[in-house]
Amino acid sequence: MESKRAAAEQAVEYVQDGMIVGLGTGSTAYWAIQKLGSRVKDGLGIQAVATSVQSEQLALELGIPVLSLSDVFEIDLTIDGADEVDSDWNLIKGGGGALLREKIVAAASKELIVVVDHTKQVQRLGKFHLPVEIVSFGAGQTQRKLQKLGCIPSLRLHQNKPFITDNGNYIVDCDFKEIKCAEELESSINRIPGVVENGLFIRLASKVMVGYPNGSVQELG
Ligand SMILES: O=C[C@H](O)[C@H](O)[C@H](O)COP(=O)(O)O
Repeated sequence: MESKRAAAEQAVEYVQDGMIVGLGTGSTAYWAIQKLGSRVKDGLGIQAVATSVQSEQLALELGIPVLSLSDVFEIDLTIDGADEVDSDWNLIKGGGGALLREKIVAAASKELIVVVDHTKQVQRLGKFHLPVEIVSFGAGQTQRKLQKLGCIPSLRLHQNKPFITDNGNYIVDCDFKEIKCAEELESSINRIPGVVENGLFIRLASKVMVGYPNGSVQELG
């Protein structure tokens, strides 16, 4: 917890008055939102765009004004977590099921600061099963197409029922063991009818903050 908190809080130092800030999702982004909330209480004037219903609720509870992404031309800075980060700062995201909104928000941001603890750093992506958001119609067909790309897909469940995203879709977690060409795979997956988006974030991160248990943070970028 201390590693995640340290990384998240350091990222929040980049937030300046007047900015539109993208709020990530998950247990690391949680700390960034908390810190932003306390800076807002101290007078920081920002507006935010959230990547999930959960983060939006937290922001509102903390007094952070939240805008709809459609009402925003560009986001100045987004702070978000990741499930894996490789040496080129390519990411796997979506462990919490928020990957679609996270990718839309990241793509609308001038800067994406990724906040992780040191356990998320990997040589090659793929040990963490890649989350893919799919529509429920024909989910079995879509999973078979995913399998043909070389993975073992499994439908994510929550209390014995399919997990439903904020967008009303399913998540399939794909075990690729090791992802050799992440950029190619990202496109191949998204070409499957029924796939909405996948959790590979290629060349979207502009900085990575890596937190350690003693509270120190390594800043990459
Ligand atoms: O869907 C969830 C997001 O992509 C999270 O940012 C990611 O799963 C990392 O979460 P955490 O910070 O809780 O490890």
